[in-house]
Amino acid sequence: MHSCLNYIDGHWLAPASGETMESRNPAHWRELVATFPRSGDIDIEMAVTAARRAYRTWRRVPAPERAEFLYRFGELLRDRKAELAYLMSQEMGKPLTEANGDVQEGIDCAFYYAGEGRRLFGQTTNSEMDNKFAMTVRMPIGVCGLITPWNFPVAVPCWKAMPALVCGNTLVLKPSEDTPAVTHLLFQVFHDAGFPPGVVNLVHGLGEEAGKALVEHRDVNLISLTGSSQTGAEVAAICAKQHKRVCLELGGKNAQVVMEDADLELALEGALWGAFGTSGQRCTATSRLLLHRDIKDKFTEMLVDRTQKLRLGPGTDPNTEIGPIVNATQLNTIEEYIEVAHQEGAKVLIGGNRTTAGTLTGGFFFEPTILDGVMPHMRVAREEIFGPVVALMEISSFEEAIAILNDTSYGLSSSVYTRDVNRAFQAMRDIEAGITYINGPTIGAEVHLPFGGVKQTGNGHREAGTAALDVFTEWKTVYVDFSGRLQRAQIDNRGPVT
Ligand SMILES: NC(=O)C1=CN([C@@H]2O[C@H](COP(=O)(O)OP(=O)(O)OC[C@H]3O[C@@H](n4cnc5c(N)ncnc54)[C@H](OP(=O)(O)O)[C@@H]3O)[C@@H](O)[C@H]2O)C=CC1
Ligand SMILES: O=C(O)CCC(=O)C(=O)O
Repeated sequence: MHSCLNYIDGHWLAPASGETMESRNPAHWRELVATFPRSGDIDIEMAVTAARRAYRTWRRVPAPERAEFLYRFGELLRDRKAELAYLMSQEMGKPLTEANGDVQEGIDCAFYYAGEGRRLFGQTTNSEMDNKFAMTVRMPIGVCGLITPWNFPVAVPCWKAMPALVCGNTLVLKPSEDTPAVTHLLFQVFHDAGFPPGVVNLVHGLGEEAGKALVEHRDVNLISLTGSSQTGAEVAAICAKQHKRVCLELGGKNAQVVMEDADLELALEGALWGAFGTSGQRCTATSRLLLHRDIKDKFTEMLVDRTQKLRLGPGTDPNTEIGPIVNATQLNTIEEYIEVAHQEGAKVLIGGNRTTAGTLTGGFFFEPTILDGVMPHMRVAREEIFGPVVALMEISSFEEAIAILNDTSYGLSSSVYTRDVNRAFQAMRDIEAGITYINGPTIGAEVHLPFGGVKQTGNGHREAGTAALDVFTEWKTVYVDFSGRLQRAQIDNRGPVT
């Protein structure tokens, strides 16, 4: 059992309230994994004050030197990969292979953004005037509040923290209440990497308490949140009142299209892991499968057959393919959506129930579920379920597939399986989503490319890749006049050199 603490100004601290909460194993609910602080305004105040103080010096540390901390962090994370992955499986349920992948994303992210320490390119351009240089430089934003979910408890904090730090910001992280132990261990790695006190701070607690206090704090310059649409809307409203920069990543209703000319075996593997990997608890999960009528029956049969062979179990069991659902609330939500599907007239081809069979007793397990006869207007075709549930929809043409795929308020990930190169490029052009895969599943983002979506998936920002640098920096335009006189065009604002 782990006793988690806040990490503020380089010290491990209990919360001001003295209250703690519990984190339990979703595969064996009786098993206590950790206790963690129930923090509030006072803890957030301390963390933000420490981050503000540290910012004064951290912003002046040369970026290549800041990068050295990230390299060290990446190396230490690699050393502790197995330990972190096991704890992740235990605390939020994802199978070990996936948990290892989650930690690996954090490592990749650390090395990738460490490299940025020697780039962080600005621009130089010509001035309108003689004897004058013009350039742009990236400046840090200040104190960043990072609010993260439970489904990628190492990768997502690293996606946010690594670019924030290399750009010269300091940070306060409020992790999900479902993954405090993993986050505590992640911050031990930050501590061991030797970041100066106050540069990285961790405050555990509830979203409505510690999370809200962080968002509302006047000395926090930026909020980056990954979570639900509802939380995103609440957070954005508070930030708007304070003119605070906010970067939101809020999920999706992602579709995979399988055309009649597709390699069906390949499309099957994509659909299976896109829909049921991480028990469907990914913002990029495949929740709609748009199947061409010529292959629908055959593909459905193949999918049902493969789905019923999936091995459910605790994430920590190396034989497990599908782990538990993260918590009871999430399990209830999934169950409610199955009820909605029944009411709307969809047909459950396989799954549709909680399961406690055999070793699954005492855990939050839900059977991988395939819904057929789903129509575009149904709630199960429109709302994010965040569980192992996929809706099958029939399409008659490529144009119809794109129209249905786009008929959603979200726009994160998308996928098309076809052998027709023209259709592939058409898909790339016409799909309204931040990410499009051709002949690959809707999951599997890489850290050096932008991640995020259009419409209600976010608010126009991207994580990962060089795009994240635009979130965590402001542009400063610098003019250097070495003419030694006031040039006329400067005051006339008329441009050409006189
Ligand atoms: N885009 C994605 O990857 C994710 C999407 N989701 C979607 O959200 C649904 C619910 O999951 P859930 O974990 O409850 O998601 P939330 O949006 O509630 O949680 C995400 C993070 O925000 C925090 N939070 C919650 N409310 C506030 C608030 N008012 N102010 C500041 N921070 C807040 C949470 O804290 P706390 O830990 O206390 O809840 C958590 O750290 C899922 O079913 C799924 O649809 C969820 C996770 C990831
Ligand atoms: O699978 C992916 O592409 C990344 C998913 C992810 O980061 C998420 O669901 O939050």
